[in-house]
Amino acid sequence: MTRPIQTVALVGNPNSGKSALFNALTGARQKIANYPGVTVERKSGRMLLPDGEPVELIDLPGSYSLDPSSPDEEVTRAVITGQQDGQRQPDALILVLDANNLEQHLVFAQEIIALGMPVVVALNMVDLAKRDGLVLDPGALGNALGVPVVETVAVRRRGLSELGDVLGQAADRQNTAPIISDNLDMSERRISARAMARAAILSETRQRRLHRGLDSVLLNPWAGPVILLGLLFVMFQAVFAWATPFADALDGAVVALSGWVTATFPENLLRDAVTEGLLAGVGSVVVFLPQIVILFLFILLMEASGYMARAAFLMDRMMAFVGLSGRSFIPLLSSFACAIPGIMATRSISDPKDRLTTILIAPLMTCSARLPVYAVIIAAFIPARTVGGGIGLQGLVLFALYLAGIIGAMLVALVLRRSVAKGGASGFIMELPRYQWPRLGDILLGLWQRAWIFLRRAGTIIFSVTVVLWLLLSFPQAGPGEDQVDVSIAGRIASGLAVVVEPIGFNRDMALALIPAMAAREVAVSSLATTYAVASDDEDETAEALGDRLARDWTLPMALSFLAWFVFAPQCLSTIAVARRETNGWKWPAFMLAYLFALAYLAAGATYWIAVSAGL
Ligand SMILES: Nc1nc2c(ncn2[C@@H]2O[C@H](COP(=O)(O)OP(=O)(O)OP(=O)(O)O)[C@@H](O)[C@H]2O)c(=O)[nH]1
Ligand SMILES: [Mg+2]
Repeated sequence: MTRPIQTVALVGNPNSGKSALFNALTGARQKIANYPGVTVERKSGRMLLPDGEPVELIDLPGSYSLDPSSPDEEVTRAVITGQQDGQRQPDALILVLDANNLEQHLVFAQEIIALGMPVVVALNMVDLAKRDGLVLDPGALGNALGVPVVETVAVRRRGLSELGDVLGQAADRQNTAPIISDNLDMSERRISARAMARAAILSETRQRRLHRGLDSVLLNPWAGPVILLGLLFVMFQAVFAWATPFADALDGAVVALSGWVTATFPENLLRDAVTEGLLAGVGSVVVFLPQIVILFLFILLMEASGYMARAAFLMDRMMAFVGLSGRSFIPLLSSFACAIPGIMATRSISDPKDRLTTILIAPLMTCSARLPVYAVIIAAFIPARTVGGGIGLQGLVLFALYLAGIIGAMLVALVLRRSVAKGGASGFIMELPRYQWPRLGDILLGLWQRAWIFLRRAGTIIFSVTVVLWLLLSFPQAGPGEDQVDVSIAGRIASGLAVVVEPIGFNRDMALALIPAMAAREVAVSSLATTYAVASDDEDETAEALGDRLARDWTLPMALSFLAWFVFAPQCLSTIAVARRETNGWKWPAFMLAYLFALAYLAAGATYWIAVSAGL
């Protein structure tokens, strides 16, 4: 017994063109846009079959599977299975597939066809496929799926009458069993989707093949993460290997300038302010410009080429493991430049607990302001030699420091998601952008912007904090036989603080660097440089490069402990202020400060004592 078709629903992955087809078939004006998730509720309209019979057509939100992970997917499932209150189950389905993403869309398609309802496939966007040199065989696809396949171009109203024809005949197939089995699991469906897509694709251009091949390697669950890790590894090697000649040259220039100022101008307070505050202090930070530029060169290249979105895709699983969604990836990634834009970017996370967790761990991502601190200590204490066949030891240590921050963040997230921000992971699927060659102009512009941000910070906040510190270090002036730093205001404050940080291996000079570093991370470097310049007895020592001075005065365990501190210690005050604004109160920023200080203290202490007992 066949009954006439009265209700038909449009189903398919997001962004496949369902609403565009709905509009074309019914004359409605549903919103369509080129991103997934435009339609979020059921909409119905009237269309006419070729024999003049009217049917009700339902436009549904896009879905990736019948196992819904969001409220809009829930709607789709309820309508298709006839569980929606007061609504009939549709008699037939129009399954809309994007011809350009066949393999991806065939996964959900199999689930729909296996339901056993009459299905007609609209192979949509064939215009774009043709433009990109993709030749498809709708007949082969129809055979593989066991349902009729019609090529359509929804936005040009092409293929609509053929679609109407096969829909009119769909009633005859109401009782035929589907040829697709309904007891496949997700990965089995993926495998057969790939086989079906291969069989339906007659030819494609070299470029499309190349891009697909790239994805199958870069997104491979085993090879993908290894390649990502390798890429990051190369990046940190380059930060040292490529930057060293430039950094040395800048360093030499600052030392020469300082020598010239000392030789040219009479000894007075202003000259000291210039040599000890401006040149030794701010200069010690500016020399890290090459490192910053190289770091961002890599980041910009990964973003522009389309790789960064794939990295997010790879990270999704790891994020899910600690109870975060892949949506946190972009905010966390932005935090590598600076936690402030990172915390602001969490606004795109809908789940409040998810968002809170992301805000709380954002400061553990190594912001670019910490790079000068890491770099100065590494350059002074880690020999510039290679280990294990050509791997630069300095780059390796830098890589480890970044990794320590990431692992720390994941562990903290794991704890938070089980305690104060309880909740489960939510699903995340994102459309991957196409690969492309980065444009040189864009990259240069991006580098210039990052360099300018860095230099502006050096000229404003780092400069002012260093000058204030220099004043506090220079007054009151020491009498004969007294040490200038000992008698200075800053020195006295630092001596008080040193009692607290002595157990983790810090000396007074290191303690002194911690307070101004709360204004901006880089100030840790400039304040050390200024402290040593003020403390030095003669002019040669004032102009001495900071690294040489550190290597002379600190032990290796002290240096490692200092590094560990900066991996975990709370970031600058502006970060705390932004966290307050975004969480509407002091409660969470206070929590953030407390847990980060505790973590930093423990990590630095553990590092120090392990290093000491290992005899380093
Ligand atoms: N070139 C071309 N573009 C199309 C075609 N069909 C749809 N589009 C475009 O594809 C985009 C997505 O179309 P929608 O109709 O919003 O897709 P949807 O399946 O309803 O998406 P969701 O509501 O998010 O599930 C829009 O920008 C359309 O203009 C087509 O056949 N050819
Ligand atoms: Mg839609």
